[in-house]
Amino acid sequence: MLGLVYSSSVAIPSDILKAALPIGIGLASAAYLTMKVVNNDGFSTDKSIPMVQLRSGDTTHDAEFFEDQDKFLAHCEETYGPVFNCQVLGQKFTVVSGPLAREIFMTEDFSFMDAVDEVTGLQSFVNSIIKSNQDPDSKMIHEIIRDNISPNLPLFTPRIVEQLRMTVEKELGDGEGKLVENPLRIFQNMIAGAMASVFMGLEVAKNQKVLDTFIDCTYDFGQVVTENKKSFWHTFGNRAKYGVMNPLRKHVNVMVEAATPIILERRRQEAKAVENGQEYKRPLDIMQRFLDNFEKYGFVDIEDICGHLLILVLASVHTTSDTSTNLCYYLGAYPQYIEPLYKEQQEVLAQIAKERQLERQSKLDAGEVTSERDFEGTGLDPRRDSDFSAAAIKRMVRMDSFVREIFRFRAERLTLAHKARRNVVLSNGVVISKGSKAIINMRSINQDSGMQGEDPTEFQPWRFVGKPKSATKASGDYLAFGMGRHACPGRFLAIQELKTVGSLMVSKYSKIEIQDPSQTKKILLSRLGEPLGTGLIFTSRSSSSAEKSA
Ligand code: HEM
Repeated sequence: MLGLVYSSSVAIPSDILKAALPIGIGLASAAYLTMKVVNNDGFSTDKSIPMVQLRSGDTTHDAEFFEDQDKFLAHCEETYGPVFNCQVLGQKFTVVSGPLAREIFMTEDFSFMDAVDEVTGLQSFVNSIIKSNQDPDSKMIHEIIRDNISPNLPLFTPRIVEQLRMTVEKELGDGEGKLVENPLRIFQNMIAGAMASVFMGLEVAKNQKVLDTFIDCTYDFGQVVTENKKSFWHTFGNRAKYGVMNPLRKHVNVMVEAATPIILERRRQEAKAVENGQEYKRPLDIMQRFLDNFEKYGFVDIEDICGHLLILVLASVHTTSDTSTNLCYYLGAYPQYIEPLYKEQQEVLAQIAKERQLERQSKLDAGEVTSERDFEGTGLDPRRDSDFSAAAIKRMVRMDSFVREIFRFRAERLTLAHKARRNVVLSNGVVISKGSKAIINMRSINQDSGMQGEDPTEFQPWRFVGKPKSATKASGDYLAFGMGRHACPGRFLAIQELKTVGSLMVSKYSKIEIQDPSQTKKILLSRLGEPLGTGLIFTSRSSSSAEKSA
């Protein structure tokens, strides 16, 4: 969720920061992002933890770190071992590496949200848009996603696919060598539409004002949490000010305005159905689940419902649209993988069509139906044989591995700081003291050949094919979504969307190129939300086959 961005020792212009910024609530790189927040309690006080020596002339480790992050971290691990203190990203952290990292996620005494709140005052934002479930340790949002979104993914998939496909057709379309200078905006629209259809229903997903609010709220949030007011006063100011005048409120208002007539109409139809002794066909979206479980979730009113929906938006839209955009840049950087991914897709769809035909035939043979036409409008409708169904997307194992490899390859090297609520003794005997922040050394995990297999510094998209390592499987060797009790509950939806975006791209485009190839390396390692500075050029299959036949 929380997007991120980093701070460097070099000043970053505020407009770039604004564009670059984070977004959500879960994933907290915004914590580091709120650069220059001085935190005197960042290091664990355990005297056995070594402090990384400063380079001559430097006052923090930022300059050395940003010069070559992998080199810096590899050197630190070699010199100081898996746990060491350093001052990076504008803060003081105790860095935890390798297999020890999982202990940070598996111990309840570490809190990711506390680390984010410390530098952003995040909790006051959250509490000013929701009226219920304000306890920072409430698991309600997590449970809402777990109970309502993930189990219904197969049902949500057709509308997600439709929303994504519609935006691709409208915004990217067909053509040869079509330059898109800012693909992120298109992917944001695409993902906002898909999320809106899941969270608030198909009708709301057509409302551009709501889609804009889905996209813009993340920027408003990012802007506030990155105001460069150093220190304790920044957080204090945020808490005092935005607890009352939260710029996110206007987004809640847009959602309330869009939701109210729909809710009233739904209530009217439900009452009518009851009156006629019929069963009310409940719309399939999270807003309806909220209405149906109003008391269970302890909601107060429609504003409160929309506030909770906005939290889902903050957690989901930016992270997923950023990764979708990046996925296309990876296809541009590694064009040799487009055809194998397309081939896999064709094979999966052909196989599913074959199985469905067999199923139809057996029903015909058993006399359950009398003709092929009886399947129309049913789950076995032949016109749906080639759909990107949830089952089809699940079988696309190369696409799954491609997506997971992007998360591995691109991961920020230091990320997901957690604050210790008590003294915690790690299994190597080191104590992470109460109030200090442990940050995860992703390099030590993602570039470890024991965990990742051969050549871990290379991008190998089929790295996970045939292994029990799907892109949703949170574990000690794959921390893109955290792990343990707080592991991202939205990852099933996010991966489903990412795989769908990838599938749509390779089925529609035979070639995707990075406008300025000299930027490729920088883009592949870009942080969430960082402006990419160069566009993408799309060549559709229809135009390249027209070219061949001409
Ligand atoms: C590419 C997309 C995404 C990424 C990379 C991502 C990443 C993360 C990470 C790293 C965490 C912190 C886990 C921890 O504390 O151990 C998290 C938490 C969370 N994410 Fe996501 N996320 C994504 C998409 C989503 C989506 C689509 C939703 C909602 C539908 C969502 C909802 C949440 C929530 C509610 C939490 C807090 C969980 C808790 O504290 O119990 N995320 N996410």
